Amino acid sequence: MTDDFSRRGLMLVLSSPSGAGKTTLSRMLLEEDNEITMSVSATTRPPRTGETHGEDYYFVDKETFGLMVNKNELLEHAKVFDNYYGTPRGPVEEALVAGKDVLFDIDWQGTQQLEEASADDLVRIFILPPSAAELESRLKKRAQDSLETVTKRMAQASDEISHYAEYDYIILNEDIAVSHRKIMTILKAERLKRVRQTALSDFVKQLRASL
Ligand SMILES: Nc1ncnc2c1ncn2[C@@H]1O[C@H](COP(=O)(O)OP(=O)(O)OP(=O)(O)O)[C@@H](O)[C@H]1O
Ligand SMILES: Nc1nc2c(ncn2[C@@H]2O[C@H](COP(=O)(O)O)[C@@H](O)[C@H]2O)c(=O)[nH]1
Repeated sequence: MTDDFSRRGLMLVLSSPSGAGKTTLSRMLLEEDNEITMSVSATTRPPRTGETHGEDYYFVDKETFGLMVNKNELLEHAKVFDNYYGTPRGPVEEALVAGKDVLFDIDWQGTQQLEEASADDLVRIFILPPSAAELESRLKKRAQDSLETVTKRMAQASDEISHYAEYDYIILNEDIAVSHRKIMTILKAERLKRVRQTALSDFVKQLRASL
């Protein structure tokens, strides 16, 4: 027998204003932990330099995105900064049933939709930047978006942050290594929650019967 009961996978959501560090923290988490898999979203946004179709996103046109919505292929979807983004349903459902956790880099609108559909499986983390100046500096240093896009994303940051209280955990992302350790701690503790241990009640029944 192993130390752990078999369990259903959980859905770990990271949200933040653009540039606070979700993508960076997601990559660190995926590198360290092989029980969690990334949900690859579909988007109508054009790829950034270095982004790969099927790895970073499924880059699709508006018509294809609309078809995915109509066929109910998306678990959640939203318009963010003038583009459409959504989570393909199939891979998430397969992973959860197989006891694998799924990591989501999605905004507050998508998180609300996941909460409505699957609250018991959901663990929500909101990432805060240390300051407005640092957030702007990170967006500019990433050097992937035009100044106009950076300005637009900064203008939306306050709105995104206004949803922080809808999340279970808040991480102030000052030192990236410290933030990463905190997320690992949350993930490990959440995996141990009683409600996720699918084999627990049978085990306890047998244990009690043998006493
Ligand atoms: N704690 C940190 N200290 C310094 N730089 C950081 C920190 N966290 C992230 N960064 C840097 O900030 C930039 C933006 O980070 P990242 O792309 O991870 O943000 P994001 O929240 O995923 O943004 P978006 O929502 O636009 O995808 C990157 O260049 C990243 O290396
Ligand atoms: N509701 C959803 N939001 C998503 C999804 N995939 C990404 N996002 C969010 O969009 C913004 C912008 O992302 P970027 O890659 O263009 O910088 C960011 O807040 C992401 O979290 C999704 O499937 N659903």
